[in-house]
Amino acid sequence: MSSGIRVGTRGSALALTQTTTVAERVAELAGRDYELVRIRTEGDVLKGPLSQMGGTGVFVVALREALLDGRCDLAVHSLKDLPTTPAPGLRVAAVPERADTRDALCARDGLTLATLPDGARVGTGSPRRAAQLRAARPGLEVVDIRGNVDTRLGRVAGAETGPGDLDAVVLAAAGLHRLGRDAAITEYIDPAVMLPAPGQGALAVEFRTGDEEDGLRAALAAYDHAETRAAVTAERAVLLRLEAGCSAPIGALGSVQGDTLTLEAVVASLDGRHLLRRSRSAPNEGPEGAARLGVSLAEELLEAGAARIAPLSA
Ligand SMILES: NCc1[nH]cc(CCC(=O)O)c1CC(=O)O
Repeated sequence: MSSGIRVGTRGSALALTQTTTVAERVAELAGRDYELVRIRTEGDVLKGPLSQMGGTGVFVVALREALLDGRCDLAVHSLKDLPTTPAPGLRVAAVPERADTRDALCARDGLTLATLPDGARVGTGSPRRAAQLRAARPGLEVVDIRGNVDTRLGRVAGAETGPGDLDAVVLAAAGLHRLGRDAAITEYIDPAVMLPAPGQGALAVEFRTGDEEDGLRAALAAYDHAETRAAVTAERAVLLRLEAGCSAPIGALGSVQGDTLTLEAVVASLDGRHLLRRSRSAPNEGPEGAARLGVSLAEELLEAGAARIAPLSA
């Protein structure tokens, strides 16, 4: 199998299912075999709150190194974990069609945001989710958690394995779907209540810029999904213009309807008492126009005081 495409991946169950899906499709488009190359990243090894870990890209750096030094030909990332600063020598060659963008509440006894009692303990490690949860339901107790998806689900009371010490957790619907854990979802949280992280539900396939290997380039170009690319480019441009870190309490969601790209974004105070939320639309004219839309929305947020209410560089 010397002609197999070597596809770099993290070793978590979620990363492996995502990467397998991408690898199968790219291999099919390129008419080649593939093999997975597992890479351990800093985010997989270190313990402790993710929001206090060494800045952006804890899940990404080791994968990018493996790609740059030739241990793999492609790397697959969750787009929301990919820093907005591009890596020299690499580019995102394909953004496949996106899955569900929403956050999902996984609660005991079928409870929802509306029916969880005051004082209920809800786990998340994300300042963005914590702030929007507090804004929607000031009476909830938000508990900082981390770990892989199964570890987090095990914290919910009544779970088959795990301590069950929480009333609910919030996770990305896309990850739960990919892992076949839909049954744990008790509510798909309306984006009007909780805007997802920029890039949530989307994947990114990174590739070396110098590679002139035609079959693979053409396969990746064919795999790229234009509407998803436009939406996530706009979302990520908000982060870039706000100079926001990966733990800043910022949500953004782009969507294409007909010829129009609409972008919504929120900047929140950590305590959830201030939510600055704005939306803008523009004709969908590809990635450059999408980036401009994101920048203009970010500037509107800055003018409205974004830097005063939220720790943007977190
Ligand atoms: N930060 C971890 C991470 N990165 C991507 C996903 C889920 C899949 C996705 O959003 O594409 C998750 C888990 C979660 O947020 O629940």
